[in-house]
Amino acid sequence: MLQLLRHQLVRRACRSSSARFARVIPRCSPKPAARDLSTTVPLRSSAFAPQTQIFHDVAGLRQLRKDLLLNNRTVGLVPTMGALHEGHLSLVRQAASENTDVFVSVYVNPTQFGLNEDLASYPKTWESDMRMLHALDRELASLSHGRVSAVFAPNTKTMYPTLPPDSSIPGVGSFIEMRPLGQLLEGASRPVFFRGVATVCMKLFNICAPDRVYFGQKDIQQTVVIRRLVKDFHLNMEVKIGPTQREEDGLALSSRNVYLGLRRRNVGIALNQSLRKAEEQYKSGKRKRGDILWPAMAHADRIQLEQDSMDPAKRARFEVDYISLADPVTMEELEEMDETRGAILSGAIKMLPVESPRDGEELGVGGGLIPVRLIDNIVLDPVA
Ligand SMILES: Nc1ncnc2c1ncn2[C@@H]1O[C@H](COP(=O)(O)OP(=O)(O)OP(=O)(O)O)[C@@H](O)[C@H]1O
Ligand SMILES: CC(C)(CO)[C@@H](O)C(=O)[O-]
Ligand code: BAL
Repeated sequence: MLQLLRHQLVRRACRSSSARFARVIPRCSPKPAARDLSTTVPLRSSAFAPQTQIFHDVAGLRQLRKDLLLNNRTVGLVPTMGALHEGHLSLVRQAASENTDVFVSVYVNPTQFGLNEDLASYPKTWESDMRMLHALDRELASLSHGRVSAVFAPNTKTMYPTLPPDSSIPGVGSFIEMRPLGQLLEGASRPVFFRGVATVCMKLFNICAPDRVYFGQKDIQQTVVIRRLVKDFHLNMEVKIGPTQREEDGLALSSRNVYLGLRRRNVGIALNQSLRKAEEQYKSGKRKRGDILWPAMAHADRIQLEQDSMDPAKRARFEVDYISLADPVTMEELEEMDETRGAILSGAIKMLPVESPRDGEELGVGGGLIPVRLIDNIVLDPVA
């Protein structure tokens, strides 16, 4: 019904505004326009011409969104915190294959960082982010896919018009929360995290009005929270999840990996190895929590002990926060799996600061002093 209304709105709008938008892939206007009155929609005279417009404020982006809607084009939104890598780009590619236009938001959202977390040191790589998006946009042009039409990079005054944004647990401000979903697992260790994520995503969705939103499976609980947000607040958009992009040995790509340095990076793979051991149990027919999780716990314990007993100049110590077998919709822990429903295996470890750095050792951004939280997961698909 909504789709029908939307269609009618677009068709009505197209009839009355074809001249204005005729230079923008004019799907509903066969005649070339006499004049281009649009100030926001880029020319598409050459498919290879740079397309991406950068917005720091809401009004310009909203105008572009309106213009696109009136031209019957679709928008896929990829929310990010910048420091882009192949994981982000894979989501943009997916969005471009399913929409005519892709919006990428770049905003390090303060309300999802606890007061003692790494907000201040979160990597900021604006120039290289833009270079990557421009290069990807050129690649998309040659594939005749959708293009990266907009990068939305607001400041905090724009995102939180009633300042200041509060990251304390009592939290003064306007927030969205999912309970208990947002308090489990990542939420137990980062108590304001999902409140901040749900709140900023609601703002981004309201500003961008996307047809589809794209999130990575790497942050699996976040995808569950977003699905819940869209369902419970009747948001008119589809949630799409892209697969986790990994290094060759299985380490999930993550913006925070730049802090690891070689020593911690090589040990950090223990999390993925542990989860894969649990997955093997599921594949071999095990359905009880203990049977599935014990080899994962045992593997993580073994690597931890190995590291603890090594020379401080060589080791990379870590703490296991959790290894979980949870329901795919509620994220509540399972004692036994219902194989028709599937489950989510997930885990988090904290890589501790590097001890006794050696001369010339590659320690990563921050000189090995910043603790790094690594998360990963494997979806156990339902058995048909
Ligand atoms: N390896 C990956 N594969 C697929 N998607 C990813 C990957 N890493 C991040 N994403 C997705 O990109 C989007 C933006 O994530 P974000 O900017 O926080 O990057 P990040 O690498 O997850 O950073 P962080 O170090 O904070 O975890 C999220 O939907 C996230 O799930
Ligand atoms: C979804 C998000 C951009 C919200 O700030 C962030 O949590 C992230 O990058 O995954
Ligand atoms: N990738 C999720 C954002 C965060 O960890 O803060």
